[in-house]
Amino acid sequence: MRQVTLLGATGSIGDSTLDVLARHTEKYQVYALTANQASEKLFEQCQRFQPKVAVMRDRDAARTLQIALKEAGIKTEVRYGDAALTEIAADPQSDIVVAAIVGSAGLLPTLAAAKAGKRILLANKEALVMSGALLMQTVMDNGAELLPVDSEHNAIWQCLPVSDSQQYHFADKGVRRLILTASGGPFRDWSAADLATVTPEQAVAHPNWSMGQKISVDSATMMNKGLEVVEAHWLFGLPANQIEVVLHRQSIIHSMVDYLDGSVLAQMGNPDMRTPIANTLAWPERIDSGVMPLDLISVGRLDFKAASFAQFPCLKLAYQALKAGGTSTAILNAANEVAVSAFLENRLKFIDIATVIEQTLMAVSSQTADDLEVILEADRLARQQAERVIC
Ligand SMILES: NC(=O)C1=CN([C@@H]2O[C@H](COP(=O)(O)OP(=O)(O)OC[C@H]3O[C@@H](n4cnc5c(N)ncnc54)[C@H](OP(=O)(O)O)[C@@H]3O)[C@@H](O)[C@H]2O)C=CC1
Ligand SMILES: CC(=O)[C@@H](O)[C@H](O)COP(=O)(O)O
Ligand SMILES: [Mn+2]
Repeated sequence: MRQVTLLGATGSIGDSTLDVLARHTEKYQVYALTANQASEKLFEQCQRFQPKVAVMRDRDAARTLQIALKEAGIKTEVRYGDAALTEIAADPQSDIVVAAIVGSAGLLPTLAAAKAGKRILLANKEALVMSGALLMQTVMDNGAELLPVDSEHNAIWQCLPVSDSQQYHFADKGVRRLILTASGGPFRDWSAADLATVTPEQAVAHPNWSMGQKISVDSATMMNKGLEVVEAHWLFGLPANQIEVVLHRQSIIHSMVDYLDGSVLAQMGNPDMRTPIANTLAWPERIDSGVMPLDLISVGRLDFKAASFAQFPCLKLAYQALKAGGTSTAILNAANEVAVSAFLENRLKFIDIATVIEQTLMAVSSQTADDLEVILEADRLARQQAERVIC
């Protein structure tokens, strides 16, 4: 029985992961569940999955959860705080850690899981964007496995000649380029004039995927694809000029690998995160995910279109940051997180998200990024600067 710790259990990836785990109770046991402050939802999950430990980042939420569990006679031990999140990620009693906290808050727990040599199912792309070199080195030094849950990276991983789960360099494996598909988000057909009045509600309404708020806004600006270009660089060891993005509105092809001999391998499926979650959970085996078989006849057609930097300036900024190297991508990530929060709180216009990120990148200087303290300082300075730009 493999013991699973699910970081970010109350989110969209958390829900999908628990759905897959519930289908395979003979193989997997939930060891720990974590959340930020959604105590009610975590309580329901504890009731159903009876984990040994539940961790809430928020102290009051942890107290509420503890009382509810006691009243219900559930023996789950409750812990709280950032240190407890990092500790549970490294707990020797778990084998698999699902990294599904959103944003930079996922970095330290993911690094801790890597240090502890876990199988990490990585959804938290921001951890790699902030600290790609450090995280990959930590994974390799400690015999951890970093398996991509992000649908594009999981697709690429399935199309690469992977013979063990600790391969992260494909530059010399006959690969010409990686082709990441992008839906283009809810505004892919909107005019520049219409974008000026976009509301948070419109921005989080993704046409193909049901996801958390932050990643949904990232999809709408296509910063999500930009973060994914950086993520692909670190996961697969290819430079920016061998990682391309193509618009594919149906989200049926999740990404492709173009080989030197002209073969292009694609992974397809219904847009449902239970597929990559089941794939990484069971790798190298295959298990049922609950996802319906793909009905190509009803899909009917697959469209492709070039992704324009003019239409999606955030994508351009991400490529620039990757090429600049060092802490540039940590600065990009922090500025994006601040700008997206401000947009969701109606403090910033949708079209100004890219401007905030660009101005932050210009103002905060990039440093060599092989040290955690340097990365965290870049993150702090970038947040400060981005808030200044917004005010
Ligand atoms: N959703 C998807 O389909 C996909 C998501 N991803 C990536 O997976 C990650 C999670 O995304 P998603 O599930 O959509 O996000 P959600 O917003 O739905 O869920 C986020 C989870 O993280 C927890 N959380 C938030 N802030 C903190 C914090 N400061 N400390 C600890 N826990 C925190 C939340 O707890 P609480 O509920 O208490 O706030 C919740 O459990 C992101 O990095 C995203 O980019 C990648 C590919 C697809
Ligand atoms: C499901 C997933 O992996 C998301 O990252 C998804 O890719 C978002 O879709 P787009 O960013 O292509 O709109
Ligand atoms: Mn993705």
